[in-house]
Amino acid sequence: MNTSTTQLEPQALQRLLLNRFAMAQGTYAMVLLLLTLAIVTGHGRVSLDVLLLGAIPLMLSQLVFFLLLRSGRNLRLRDPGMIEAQVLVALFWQTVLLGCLDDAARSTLLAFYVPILLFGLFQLSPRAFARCAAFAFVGFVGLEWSDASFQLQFAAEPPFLQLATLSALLFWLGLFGRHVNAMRQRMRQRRHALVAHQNTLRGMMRQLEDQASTDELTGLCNRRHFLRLAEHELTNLPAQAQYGLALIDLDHFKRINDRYGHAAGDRVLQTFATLAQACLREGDVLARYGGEEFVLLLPNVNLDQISICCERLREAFAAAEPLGLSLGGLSLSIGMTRLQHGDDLDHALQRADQALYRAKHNGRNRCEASWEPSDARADRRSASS
Ligand SMILES: Nc1nc2c(ncn2[C@@H]2O[C@H](COP(=O)(O)OP(=O)(O)OP(=O)(O)O)[C@@H](O)[C@H]2O)c(=O)[nH]1
Repeated sequence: MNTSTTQLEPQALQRLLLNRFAMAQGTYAMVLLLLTLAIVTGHGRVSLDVLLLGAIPLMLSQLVFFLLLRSGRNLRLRDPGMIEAQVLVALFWQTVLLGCLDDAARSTLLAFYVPILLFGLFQLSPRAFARCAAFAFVGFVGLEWSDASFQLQFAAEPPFLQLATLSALLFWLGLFGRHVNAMRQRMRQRRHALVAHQNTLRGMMRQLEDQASTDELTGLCNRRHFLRLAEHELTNLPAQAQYGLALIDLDHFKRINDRYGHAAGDRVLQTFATLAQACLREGDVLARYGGEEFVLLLPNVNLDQISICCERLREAFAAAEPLGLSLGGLSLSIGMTRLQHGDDLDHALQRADQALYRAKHNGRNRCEASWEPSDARADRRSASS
């Protein structure tokens, strides 16, 4: 079966098959017209009435194909295009119709074996094509033989030239078909190689994107990615919606590094990232903002929920015991604010930073909030006094 057609969606495939069927009907119409012309010009061995009568079973055979295509029953077949069947039926009618002509017209219309076989050349397997070519040849020999047997054709010579021409045509078509098939095979291999290449590149791109947006140590998204994401969320924030924004800073982190070493500090950062993610909902975004500072975006929350969530993080970290380390007294400070429609991200981050500063100033291990711009202004005033 032809793989290029079977890869299509059923609807697209049916459209293609119906178009192809319409093309075949055009070819039938052309042959019938030429036949009429041959009969009218005195090359027929039957009258026009017989030809018209003979066209009825021909049309009925095409109706069967049409109904199969229209009803979609062809899709249940191994070859939904019914190409081999259509080619064999067309070859049969071509031979029958040639039987209605005298020698001269027959030689001319012999050429119509070519478009019929070409119809299958690009779609059929080499074996199926060889079957069709053999059917055409045997059919034509049978026609000539029955003519000779029933002495309908009073040719002085057996139709060597016609048979030789037909053999040459079929042989050439066979060779051409093999060539086309080999080319298609090569193109298919190249396409597969290209697709494989494309997939590798896509994978690498994804990896690069991940690397560019992820913090290597904690696996959280990094500052750049967070800011892009938060900016996007803020731009699309509906008028009534409210997001929570929090800056989280681990307390006295320098001491941990100094006392237990940088590797221990790293492990504490990783521990925080893991436990914080376990405390958050699916849509919440936690990112490493830099050093021992993290940033949190909480979609669709009220002020109480922001506070509760941040308290939960604070308590969870206070109870944490990073694997293999007995540090004791881990704590963090959090500055919270909210994001509303029309807010500016930089201003919101400044508010959260002011609140964080207050949390540090008031003794650490606590959550403080600057919900409104006025809170942040008050924070700045008290910081400078
Ligand atoms: N282990 C480790 N340490 C880091 C990393 N990034 C930054 N640090 C350290 O984090 C420490 C931050 O120290 P400070 O800014 O003084 O803050 P702090 O000691 O936590 O004090 P407060 O924030 O005021 O409580 C510095 O010693 C940095 O070297 C990291 O990736 N791994």
